[in-house]
Amino acid sequence: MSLEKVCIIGSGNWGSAVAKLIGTNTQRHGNLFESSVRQWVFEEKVNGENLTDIINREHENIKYLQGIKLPENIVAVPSVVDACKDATLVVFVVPHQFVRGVCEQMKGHLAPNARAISLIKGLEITSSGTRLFSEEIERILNVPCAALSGANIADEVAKEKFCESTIGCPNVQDGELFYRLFDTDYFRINVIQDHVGVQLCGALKNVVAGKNIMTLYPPPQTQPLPLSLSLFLLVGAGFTDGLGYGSNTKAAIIRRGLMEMRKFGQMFFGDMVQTETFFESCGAADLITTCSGGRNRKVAEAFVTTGKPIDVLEKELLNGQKLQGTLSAAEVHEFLSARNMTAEFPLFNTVYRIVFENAPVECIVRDI
Ligand SMILES: NC(=O)C1=CN([C@@H]2O[C@H](COP(=O)(O)OP(=O)(O)OC[C@H]3O[C@@H](n4cnc5c(N)ncnc54)[C@H](O)[C@@H]3O)[C@@H](O)[C@H]2O)C=CC1
Ligand SMILES: O=C(CO)COP(=O)(O)O
Repeated sequence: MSLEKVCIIGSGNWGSAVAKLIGTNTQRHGNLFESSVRQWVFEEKVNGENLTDIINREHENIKYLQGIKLPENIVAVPSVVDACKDATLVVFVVPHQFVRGVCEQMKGHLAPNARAISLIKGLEITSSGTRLFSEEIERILNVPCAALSGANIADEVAKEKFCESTIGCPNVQDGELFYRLFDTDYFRINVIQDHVGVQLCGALKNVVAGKNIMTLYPPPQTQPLPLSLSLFLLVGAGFTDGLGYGSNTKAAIIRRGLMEMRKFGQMFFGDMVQTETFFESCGAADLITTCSGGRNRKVAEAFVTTGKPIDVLEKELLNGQKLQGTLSAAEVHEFLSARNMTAEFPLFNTVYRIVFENAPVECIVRDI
């Protein structure tokens, strides 16, 4: 049996934490995987030097995951084509707004039997409906694509603090292989077959995209409007933190948010999503951790306490990391209002009004 050749597409905060897991496991399971793992790094200068050169010399991504050593079998590669050439297992972990452009460059370069897994938290909403990133990857690259999502704040995973995660993979054999690629004693994987539910959960707690994001990263004209739903809940939790409310209030936001997530799944995905999936790490657990410690929550809290715009705070607080949310509140609102459904999602709607219509932040508890 030939060994699987793994490549990682992405090298941000989560991409780097995941590189540590994968680098360790490809060495641990030498009967399954080639040890050397290529990681595509979006090249940039850090202290006047190429980030890829720093990673390959220091074995540390000093910009996106400072202080964590990466296994030496992780090789940073600045060209996405070189990184993915002949790969048989491809791990996608880029901010959602870059997926399409990156996939287009990878076309024709993977091994014929390649399989992919998406760690991206986001969702596209097109004029004709919703699309998962696994579907987008399958559509462009013609490879089957599973999904991994969970209560996984990258810095904590990188420091080896115990957590769980969920892999959704319809093919049982591939699910077993991905389990071997990610599972460790501090990062415990549960594999289920509902890859739709796994991605929907990750997307719905982390809202992104739409017109503003499209202005920053315009897609080719023929491509659908990317519009992922997720950050609302985190923004809501960040607002209540900014107001100085307590744990009870946040729990109420989380509960209401979970209800709206389930409702969205039922309305737009129907039987494709299993209710049990919301009780996996990718569901309620991810909602809880991100509403406690995520970047979106942090920026939303600062939005209340400083009064500064979200995009300014993203630059000031995140050092190049991307919020998978904020700006799309308007487009999510647009999507729901086009269907006369905003009243059915009161939490989503209230967050929109606070961010874009200057409604008082207190509405987050008064109007839901
Ligand atoms: N950070 C976290 O704790 C977690 C993140 N995720 C998800 O993982 C995905 C990736 O996020 P992170 O690794 O955290 O990224 P990040 O937000 O930390 O970093 C941004 C990344 O985008 C790259 N980039 C900047 N401009 C680019 C361009 N024009 N084209 C391509 N890449 C560009 C940067 O080089 C950097 O690698 C997201 O969907 C996120 O929701 C999932 C679980 C945990
Ligand atoms: O998805 C995450 C944890 O599971 C990270 O969320 P943030 O992007 O808000 O940091």
